[in-house]
Amino acid sequence: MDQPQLDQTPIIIEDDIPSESIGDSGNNLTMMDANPSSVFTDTLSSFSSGHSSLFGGNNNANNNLSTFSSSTSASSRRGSMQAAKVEVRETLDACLTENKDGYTQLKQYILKGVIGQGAFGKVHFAVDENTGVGYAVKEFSKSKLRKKDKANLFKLGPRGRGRGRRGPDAPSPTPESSPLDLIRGEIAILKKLHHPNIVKLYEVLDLAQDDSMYMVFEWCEKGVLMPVSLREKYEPVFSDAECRDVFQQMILGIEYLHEHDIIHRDIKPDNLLRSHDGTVKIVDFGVSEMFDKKGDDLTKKSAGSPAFMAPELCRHDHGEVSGRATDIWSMGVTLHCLRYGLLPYVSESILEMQRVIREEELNLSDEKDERFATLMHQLLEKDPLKRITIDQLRVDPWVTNDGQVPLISKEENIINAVTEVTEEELRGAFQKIGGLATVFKAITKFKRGIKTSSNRSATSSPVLDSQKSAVSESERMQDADEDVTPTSTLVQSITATAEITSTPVAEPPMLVNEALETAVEHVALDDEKPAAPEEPTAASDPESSTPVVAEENVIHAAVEAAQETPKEEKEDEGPAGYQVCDMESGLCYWVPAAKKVKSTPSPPPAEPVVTPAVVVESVAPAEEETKPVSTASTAPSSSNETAADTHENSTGLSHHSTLSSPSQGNGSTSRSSSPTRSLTPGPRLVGKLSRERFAMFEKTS
Ligand SMILES: Nc1ncnc2c1ncn2[C@@H]1O[C@H](COP(=O)(O)OP(=O)(O)OP(=O)(O)O)[C@@H](O)[C@H]1O
Repeated sequence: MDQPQLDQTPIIIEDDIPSESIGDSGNNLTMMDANPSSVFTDTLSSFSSGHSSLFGGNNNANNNLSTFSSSTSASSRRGSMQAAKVEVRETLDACLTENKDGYTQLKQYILKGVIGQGAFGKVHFAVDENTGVGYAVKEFSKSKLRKKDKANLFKLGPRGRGRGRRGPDAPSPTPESSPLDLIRGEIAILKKLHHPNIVKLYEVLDLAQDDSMYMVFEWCEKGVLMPVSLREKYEPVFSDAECRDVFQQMILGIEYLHEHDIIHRDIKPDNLLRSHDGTVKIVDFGVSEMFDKKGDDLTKKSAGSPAFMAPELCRHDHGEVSGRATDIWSMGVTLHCLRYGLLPYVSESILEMQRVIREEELNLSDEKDERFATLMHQLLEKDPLKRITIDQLRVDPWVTNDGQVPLISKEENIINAVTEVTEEELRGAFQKIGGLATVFKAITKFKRGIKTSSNRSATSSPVLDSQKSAVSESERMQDADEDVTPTSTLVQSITATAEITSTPVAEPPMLVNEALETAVEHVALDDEKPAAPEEPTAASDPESSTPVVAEENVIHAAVEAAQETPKEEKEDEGPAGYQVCDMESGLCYWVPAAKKVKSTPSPPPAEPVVTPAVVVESVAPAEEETKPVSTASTAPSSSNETAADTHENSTGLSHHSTLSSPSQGNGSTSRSSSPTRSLTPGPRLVGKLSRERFAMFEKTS
C-alpha cells in the first residue's frame, strides 16, 4: 500500500526544542528512565532529513527501495541500538479544535491529513505545533473497540484477549469497565518497549466527551514495507542485500519482543513500516500478547492474518501453541514476500489456503541460492518444534552472508529491559475514566454528529488532492456507520433473529446481539466499499455488472456450525461459537453456533432445509438499487438458490447476509450431502465480499 503524498504546507522545524514539548503540566507522566530530549532530537532530525517527501517527494512503496543505501544498512545502525526511553504522556479530557489555518488540532498536534485507515479509525499525519516534529496519530473509535472486544470475550470467554488484555490472567472487563480498557493492554505493552525496530508510542489522548481516543506514534515516513496481494506479484522485489537488511532488523525487533515475553502475532509486511532512513519499525500490537511467566508463550488464540498464520494455528481445534514459533513462521512468510513479491501459500478460498499451509510443501525450485532455500524451509517448517529459532537465525549463513554481516549481540540488542506490565499500570494507563453513561452518551453523540463532523472536516481541512482518495475512503467507511437506515435495520434484524437463535441461556442477550452487530457491521462496511473485481464463482456471473458473490466460506462456516451441537457452555467459558476471519483486515468475527433443534420431517425437495439462525438484512448499495439485477446473470448454483435469487433479484432492492445457520429438519446440511447449499428462498449471502476473504478457523466452546 502506498503512502499517499502528504501535505505540502511548510512545516516549521526548530532546532531548539521547547521544554514544554517534553513535559506537559496537566498530564500524567509515566516516567520510563526518560531521556526525552534525545528522542525528540532524534525524531526531529529524522523528520528534517526525511521531510523532502512533504515537499513533493515521491513517497511510495516503489521508491522505498532506495532507502536501502549502504549508508543506512543494518550495520550502520548498530551504534544506535539503545533506543532512548521516553515517557509516554497520557492526556485525558483532550478536545479537538480548529486552528486558525483551518486544520483540526488535538492538543499541540495539528492534524494535517489522513495517511492510513486502520480497522478502528483513521491514521493522521500530525505535526507538533511547538517542535515541527511529525507524528502518526492513530485514532480509535471506542464504540468499535467495545463491539470487537465483546465479540472476542464471547468467543474466548473470560480469558478472551484483545487490545485491552495482555495475558491469560488479565482481568475481564465488567459492565462498568471503561472503553479505555479496550486499549489499555496495547498501551501498556507499547510503553514498555524501547527498541529501534519497534515503533515508539509517545502519547495517548482521550476525548472524554467523544467516541475517539488517539495514540501518537513516531512517524514512519516511508510507510509500509510492501503491499502484499493475494494474487498479484509485487514488483520490484527486494534485492538480496535489501532482504537481508530488512530481515536482520526483523530478527532484532522480534528477538527483543520474545526475550521480554511478548508475542507480536501479526507479523507481515503491512505491519513493518520504515522511517526516513530505512529503519524497519514493527507496528500494530493490537493482537499482541505479553506473558506473565518467563518463557511461557503458549497461547490458544488464533490471531493474525490468515496468509501469515502458522500451520499449527490453521486448525479449528488447535490447542496451545508456542507463540514464538508462530511469529517465526510469519517472519518466513514475510521474507518470502520480500524476496519473490508473492505469498508462499495462496488459494482461492481461505479454508483451502489453511489446508495448503498445513499440508503442502514449499516450492522453491527456482531459488538459486541454496542458503536462502534452506533458510526458507527452516522458517516455514510445519512442525513448530523443528522450526528454526531466533538464536539459530542469528548465525544462519544467509542471514549473516556467511559471517560477513553479523548481527549485533543478543545482549546489546535486548539491553533495554522491558519490565512486566503490572495491573496497576494497566489501570493507571488513564487516570480519569468517564462513567459508562458518559460513554454511551458519547457514542450516541458520535453516531449523530459524525456526518456533520466529517462534512466539516472535508470542507474546512485543507487536504491535498493526493490525500483525498485516502480521506474519501475513510469517509466512506465512516459513512457506513452513520447511515441510520441500514444500521437500524441491521440492529432490528439482529434483535429479531437473535430470538429465534437457540443461543445458550447463560448468554446475556444484549452482548450476543452486540457481538453479532460487530460482525454485521463489518459486513455492512464492506458492502459500502467500492466493488473490487471479483473472480467468477459458482454463484456469480462474470457477465453480471453487479457482483453477487455467494460467500461460500462463511456459508461453510455456518453450515459446519449448524452440523454440530455446541458443547454445553461452562459457566466461565462463554457460549460456543466460531471465529470467522476476514483475511484482508485480519479481523475476526464471532459467529455463535446455534444449537440443533429437534428433528422434524424433511421439507419437500423444492423447499429449503436450513433456517438461518441469524439473518441479517443489509441494504444494497445505492447504485445497485437503481439497477435491478437480471436473474439470468446471477447464475445461481442450485434450484433452491434459483428460487431465492429470482425472488430477490427481481426486486432489485435488498440483499441479505446469512451469518450462521442452525440445522433443521433432518440435519442433512453438510457440504457433501447438500452441495447446493440449501438456503431459505429469501435470505442468502450475497455482497461484494471476495469469496476468499473469510474463513472460519477457530471453534470455541
Ligand atoms: N507510525 C506510522 N507512520 C506512518 N504511517 C503509519 C503509521 N502507523 C500507521 N500508518 C499508516 O496507516 C495505515 C493503517 O495503519 P494501522 O496500524 O491503523 O492499520 P491496521 O493494520 O488496520 O491496524 P489496526 O488493526 O490496529 O487498526 C498503515 O498501513 C500505514 O500506511
